Amino acid sequence: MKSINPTTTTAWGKLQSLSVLHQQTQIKNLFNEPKRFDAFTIRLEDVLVDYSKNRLDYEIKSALIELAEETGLRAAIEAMFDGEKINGTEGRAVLHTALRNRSNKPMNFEGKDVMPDINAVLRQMKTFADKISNGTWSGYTGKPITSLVNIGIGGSDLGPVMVTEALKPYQNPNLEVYFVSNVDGTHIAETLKKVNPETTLFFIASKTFTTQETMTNAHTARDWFLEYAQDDKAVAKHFVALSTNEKGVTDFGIDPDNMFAFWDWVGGRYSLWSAIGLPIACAIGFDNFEKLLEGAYSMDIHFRNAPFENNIPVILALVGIWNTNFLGATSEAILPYDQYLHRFAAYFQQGNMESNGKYVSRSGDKVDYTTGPIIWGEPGTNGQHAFYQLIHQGTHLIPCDFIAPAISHNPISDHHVKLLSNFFAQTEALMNGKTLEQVTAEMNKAGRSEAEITKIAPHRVFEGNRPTNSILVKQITPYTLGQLIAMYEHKIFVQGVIWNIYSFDQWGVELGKVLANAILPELVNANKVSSHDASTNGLINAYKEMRG
Ligand SMILES: O=P(O)(O)OC[C@H]1O[C@@H](O)[C@@H](O)[C@@H](O)[C@@H]1O
Repeated sequence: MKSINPTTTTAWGKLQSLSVLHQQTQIKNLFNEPKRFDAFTIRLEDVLVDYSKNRLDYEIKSALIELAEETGLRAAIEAMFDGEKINGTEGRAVLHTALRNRSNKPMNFEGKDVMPDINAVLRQMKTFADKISNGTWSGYTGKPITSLVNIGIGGSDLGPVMVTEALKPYQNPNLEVYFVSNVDGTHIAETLKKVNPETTLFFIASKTFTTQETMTNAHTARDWFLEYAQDDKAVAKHFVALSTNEKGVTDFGIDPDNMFAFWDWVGGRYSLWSAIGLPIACAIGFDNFEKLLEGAYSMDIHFRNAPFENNIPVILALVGIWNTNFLGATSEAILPYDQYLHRFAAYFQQGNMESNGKYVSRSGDKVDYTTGPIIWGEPGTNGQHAFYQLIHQGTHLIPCDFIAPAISHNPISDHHVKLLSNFFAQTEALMNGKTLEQVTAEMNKAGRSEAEITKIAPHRVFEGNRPTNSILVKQITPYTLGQLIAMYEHKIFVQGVIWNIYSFDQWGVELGKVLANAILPELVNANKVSSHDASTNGLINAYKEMRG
């Protein structure tokens, strides 16, 4: 992929001038144009994306599209789908779209079609998931599996957790699913308390099969299991591996027959579509896992073919760039009005921040513009009673994505209309705000004194003009969830292309790992350390003193 500094494009200059020109623009006034809602929404099947409540108009939108063109987005999209090694610092292709290529048309990597290998693993996953679903995979004492424990971290954890939580209504009622990620012994200890070795299946999920946290937890799980089973051969019935590293898997003692492979062109944070999705397929059934893939595929087709002005991931990316680089936002909130999506923001925290949290451009220079924002969020309405205060009246501009399903999986009395009334009200309030005149009139009507009004009214004013996107989905199903995930994945990709950074490496997580490995041997004895800076030495020595 070419290295193009986005700030050198004509469009960037144009956008800068537009941002100055529009400093006073009020989103609510943009709605004087009656067609705005239709013009600034995009529908794909049962997904509707409304980006009309943003501080942008037609001119800004077309300048943003010019920016995408000038920074080579078209060629970059094709390069990704064509299996080019767009992950430049690791020399890897980025082909997670092949994992959900339901057309089965060839997709090539280094001149070879990857589909036969993908299909073979999918068949292996189906056979296995079916046995778990129908109870014919039995443990070492002949009982069916009832507990699934995924041991993995980062991309080998967050996707499977998020999706199994999001699709709980589809979960096999005979199965409990647990996720262990933290190297903190508490995580595995508390999980092992809940499961029975005779009926538990462990998925050791690690692309590299070398990750410290995962390997430590995996060994602890195996030791625990063998204490009961007392037979190494029993491991084959209770441990499977999801990995690209066959040697690592065999060395650990897992039979290669129980290994589900994937490839280094699948990035960890884009891997839930691969063998890493096996716990999902077991929990919700393989048919539903396939629907998840189909949903993602539909978004892939849309992303590859729709014109930029009507392309959901492209538009969301461009709106994000407008907010970040021209309006000064430094974070974005993802706010799902669906309790089942309670890990969605956490999932895209990794997706986004590990992909686009970079200050070095594709040509190796330090960028002089803002790149990936801080991503955070919690489900509505919980967030409303926690941090929305700052979104409404704080000093930061925080663009928000509001996500909601029209139909709930739990249509109990009036819960869902209440939930959705909040979903609609929040974006309206963030846009319209409330003026001093309105507040004063309200307080007058309520019979408050002049003195009170003077004192309190300013605190009750909302500036408004806070940008939001609303993403309304008919229902959260495996298919629509697949669409939503792929939508954000491609948004991240587009932003990385425009910001001229490498979105598919993650060197930033390495340094801490290396230093932890250096410190580990220093912690196992009582000797005072002096090899670090004064703070680190002081902390380590204080720890040793406390530990006694
Ligand atoms: O799947 P493994 O190899 O265990 O990696 C797990 C995670 O490790 C972290 O350091 C990051 O690099 C993540 O992208 C990755 O998902």
